[in-house]
Amino acid sequence: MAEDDELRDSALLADVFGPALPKLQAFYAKLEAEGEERGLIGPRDQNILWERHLLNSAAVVPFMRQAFDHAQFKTVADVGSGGGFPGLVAAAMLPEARFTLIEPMERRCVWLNECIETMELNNTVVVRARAEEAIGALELAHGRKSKTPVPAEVTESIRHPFTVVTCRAVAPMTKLAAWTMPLVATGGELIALKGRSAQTEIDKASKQIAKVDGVHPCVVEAPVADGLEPTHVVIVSKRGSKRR
Ligand SMILES: C[S@@+](CC[C@H](N)C(=O)[O-])C[C@H]1O[C@@H](n2cnc3c(N)ncnc32)[C@H](O)[C@@H]1O
Repeated sequence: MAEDDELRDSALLADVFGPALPKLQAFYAKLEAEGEERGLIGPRDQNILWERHLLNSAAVVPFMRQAFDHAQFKTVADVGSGGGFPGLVAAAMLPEARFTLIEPMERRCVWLNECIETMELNNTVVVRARAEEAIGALELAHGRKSKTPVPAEVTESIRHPFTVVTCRAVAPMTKLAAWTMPLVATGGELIALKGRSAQTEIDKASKQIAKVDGVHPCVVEAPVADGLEPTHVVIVSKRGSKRR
């Protein structure tokens, strides 16, 4: 049980999540009850769920708000959403935006759909797909050939690129660049949660980032909450977007 989670009754939660807190408390309760058994969180995560998963995910939200400032559409894709991080957390905090959670594993998609219902989110859909298939769907939508075969459900669900693509713990930047940047609209951004190795990762991936029209890659320290260790976010703009 997560009765040891020292943030459970903390005022920090209301500070960070604001009006989204009840939805996130419902998500937390489901994660606490079922997350480990369903293979979505590790046994050692159980008493640090708020910090490691929910607050950590919330760190992308201010960067998403900034990206929406100069965008026509407030759309976000979370690639490799898994248990819903950061996608479900950000979706609860940004009800004005539309979220697409892209996740290939069937049982994780079932979980994500259950969470959407539990959290009463009406701005979020789940698409069962690999990033490569989602990219293929966009290529088809633009009248180009897709290198990857694309299931019909994916073609129907993904027709437009996204203002923001986000992800956490999916792949190193050398691979992630090709899995995410083609999904980002011109004028949009990849906003990826990364660990301390973020700068090394973008340095290593400079060629891969440039190849998919990524420009101005940078690492930004992202506050989590007062008194908690900040995290890191990699931001890559899509060629044609405003210079940061
Ligand atoms: C380590 S989990 C991270 C899940 C979640 N983002 C988090 O931070 O807790 C990686 C996730 O990426 C998904 N994944 C793996 N390959 C993928 C691909 N090619 N396209 C999209 N998602 C992928 C996996 O199914 C898994 O759910």
